[in-house]
Amino acid sequence: MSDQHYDVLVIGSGGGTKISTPASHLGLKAAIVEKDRLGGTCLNRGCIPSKMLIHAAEVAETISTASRYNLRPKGFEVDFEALVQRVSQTIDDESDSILPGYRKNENLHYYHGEARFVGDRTVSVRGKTLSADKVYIATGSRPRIPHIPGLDKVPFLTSTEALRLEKQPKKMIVVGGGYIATELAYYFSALGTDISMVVRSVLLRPEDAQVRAAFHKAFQRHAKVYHEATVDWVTFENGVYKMAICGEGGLKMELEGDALLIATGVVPNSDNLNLAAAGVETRPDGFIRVDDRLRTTAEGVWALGDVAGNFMFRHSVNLEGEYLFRTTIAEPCDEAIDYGAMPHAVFSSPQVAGVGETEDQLQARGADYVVGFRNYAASAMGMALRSEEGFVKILVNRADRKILGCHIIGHEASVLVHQVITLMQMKGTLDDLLATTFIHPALNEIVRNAARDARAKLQA
Ligand SMILES: Cc1cc2nc3c(=O)[nH]c(=O)nc-3n(C[C@H](O)[C@H](O)[C@H](O)COP(=O)(O)OP(=O)(O)OC[C@H]3O[C@@H](n4cnc5c(N)ncnc54)[C@H](O)[C@@H]3O)c2cc1C
Ligand SMILES: NC(=O)c1ccc[n+]([C@@H]2O[C@H](COP(=O)([O-])OP(=O)(O)OC[C@H]3O[C@@H](n4cnc5c(N)ncnc54)[C@H](O)[C@@H]3O)[C@@H](O)[C@H]2O)c1
Repeated sequence: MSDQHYDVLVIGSGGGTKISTPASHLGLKAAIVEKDRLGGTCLNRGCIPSKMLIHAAEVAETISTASRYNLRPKGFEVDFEALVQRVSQTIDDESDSILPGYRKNENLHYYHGEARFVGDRTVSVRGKTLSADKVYIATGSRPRIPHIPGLDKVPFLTSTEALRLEKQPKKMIVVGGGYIATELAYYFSALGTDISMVVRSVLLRPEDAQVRAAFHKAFQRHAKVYHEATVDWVTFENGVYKMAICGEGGLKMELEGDALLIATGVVPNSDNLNLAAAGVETRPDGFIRVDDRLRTTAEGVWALGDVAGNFMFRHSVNLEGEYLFRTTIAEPCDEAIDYGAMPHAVFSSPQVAGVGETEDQLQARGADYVVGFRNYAASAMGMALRSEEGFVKILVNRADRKILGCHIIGHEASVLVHQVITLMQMKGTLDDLLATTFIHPALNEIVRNAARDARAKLQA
């Protein structure tokens, strides 16, 4: 017997709220359980604080590079503590503003505490037993801590602590070469921290090879990067971290710093749920096993977002939440999820953004395609920006001229890629892109110019 029965129960207040709130607005009795601050990772320790801090880095980089535009600013001082306090306060205020909204909604009950399954579609939260007709698990993920000798004895940072660090480190060692490592290394470096990065393979490994190579070259201005490197051990004494690494070609080196950031991926928050009690199975890597309708192995239980591991973005969990709300609550139907053209962006410097397949993937599957390519510098706005590394690359299927992928590195790449996302979502062709009038001399002209290059190659 449960203490309270609901129509809908959601565990996790990140993307899970895409289900609980609209369900309550339909008049259903809904419950949301959250063990931490309301708003999940994106608001409290992810996308939002990181991008607020990175914007300060962008402003600093603009000032530092002003001489390229014949300007001579008289330098700047960083009030690091005030910056981090402002961002943290804004985030905390946003999170605190969620509960009063819930309190006004009589169909939505909020439970603060950790949910653990005690039976089919039944959880226990701080001694209360809650059951529901439909249960949605959206418990996210947390930083993965690699096995490095000595790491368990030193006070390292993950992204969670790094985003709240109020004293700027002088010299930081960053382990990892993915999204968090490249975004946060840029943030600290642009504000004056000296960065050493220990990267197991190469920076941004899943990107298109050409983008990856350009990023690697450009990123040298922010960090000393040791790629193909492994960590042998780490120590911390008198405020100094010492890390022994084995770099490319087996070269042994010792790094030093006053801060250590570990950014080596995430693990799913599936181990704190007692999933076995509900018949919910996980994959060998710990992510909850779901099918193409995000159904778990237990009847009436779905999983979405990071804990399901299909994609690990706020925009992807939003899509999943909206899909589940529609297909399981608002307009029940048997329809597989369509992720469409799932894009991504790395908010580092230079920015990187992409959608669809990379050229490496096309080559691996033997696709017949052409590459449309244009450097930023060869377009009007790129000239104004004096872009050295920026380019747009469009991959087009030769037979039907459909866009297979688009990969961009450079100023506002995350914005530029959107017109190609829309086109791919609408299953448009290169000709649709070429038939579009672009505002001159907006940065987007580079996308059009890459498309023209693809057309020329198709004609050749
Ligand atoms: C530093 C950083 C920067 C990022 N930047 C971006 C970005 O720019 N763009 C982007 O798209 N993505 C970004 N991400 C990724 C994005 O934040 C996540 O993919 C997204 O937030 C996942 O949402 P979710 O709903 O699956 O999980 P979460 O938002 O993590 O929500 C899960 C919630 O469940 C709670 N919970 C866990 N277990 C239980 C339990 N047993 N009982 C009750 N509650 C529980 C947790 O406390 C948490 O609040 C970033 C991530 C990080 C760490
Ligand atoms: N802009 C964005 O959308 C954004 C920004 C930040 C984070 N995120 C999300 O957050 C998640 C976590 O980010 P992340 O950067 O930690 O993960 P990631 O998967 O992007 O990168 C992990 C990095 O750690 C390295 N690594 C893994 N194990 C290692 C080990 N044992 N030793 C050394 N290096 C090791 C990998 O080679 C890789 O470079 C990502 O899945 C991403 O989707 C997204």
